[in-house]
Amino acid sequence: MTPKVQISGVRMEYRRKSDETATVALDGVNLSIEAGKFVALVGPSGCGKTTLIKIVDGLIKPSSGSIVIDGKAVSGPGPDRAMVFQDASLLPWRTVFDNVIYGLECQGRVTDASRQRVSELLQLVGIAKFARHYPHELSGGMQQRVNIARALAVDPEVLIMDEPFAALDAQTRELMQQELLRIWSESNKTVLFVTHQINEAVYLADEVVILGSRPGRIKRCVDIKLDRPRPLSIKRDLNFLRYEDDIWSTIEEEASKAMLREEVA
Ligand SMILES: Nc1ncnc2c1ncn2[C@@H]1O[C@H](COP(=O)(O)OP(=O)(O)OP(=O)(O)O)[C@@H](O)[C@H]1O
Repeated sequence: MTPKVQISGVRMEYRRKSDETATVALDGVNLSIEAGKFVALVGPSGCGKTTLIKIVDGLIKPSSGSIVIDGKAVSGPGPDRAMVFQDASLLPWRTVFDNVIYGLECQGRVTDASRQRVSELLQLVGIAKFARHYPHELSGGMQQRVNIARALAVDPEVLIMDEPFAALDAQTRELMQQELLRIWSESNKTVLFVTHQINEAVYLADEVVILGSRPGRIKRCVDIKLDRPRPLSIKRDLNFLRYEDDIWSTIEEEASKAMLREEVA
């Protein structure tokens, strides 16, 4: 089967003009993601997670290698992808509805049908009652729901999420994880999700991809064979905890290697 997303030989070198030094953030990254899969990306701080998803989104170009989506090479951002960042970054002067429809406005795609679709999305993310509210009238969790609806409104094939729940309190974060799985199962998108929390990665994903320390390379891919739908109580199951421990030991090893390198340097 042709993968939805094919990442091949990606290398990313950040060059500083001031002193001519370079940081190799990623090197030799290869990954195939099947359509409809939920893939979580984890790894020690600075291993290149954000760099990799920005490359997939087309926000930055890799120094070498390629991203192919549905057989087409990525050369910049496109309507087949949408990104959700940690901060909701909603437009404060627009209502919830107007924030969600904004991407479609930018693409000149506002029609009666798309307005209807935005209303349905607000239902899907559980925020329909607040359609006429402004962002400052919403809690952090509600703002992030709007942000997810905004990303889904352009009907992307691939949803890319960079620590979308990191700024939320623990309880809201767990509820949002559960909501995201519900939305994902109803919308059938391919998801690439960056997180620092192993627990979050195991709970959400079909596959957890562990990036090793700088330069970031894929260290391991772990298939999460837990039944769906997944209630939050699954986080206390022995199998869940085994996945968490296993992934943590790989990340710990990678993080220690990175610290040693920094001490020697
Ligand atoms: N614009 C940039 N210019 C120069 N170096 C950069 C730039 N962006 C990232 N880097 C470097 O590339 C490496 C990878 O950064 P990146 O933000 O992708 O890692 P990360 O795994 O997402 O980190 P974290 O988990 O801490 O968010 C780091 O060493 C970082 O300092």
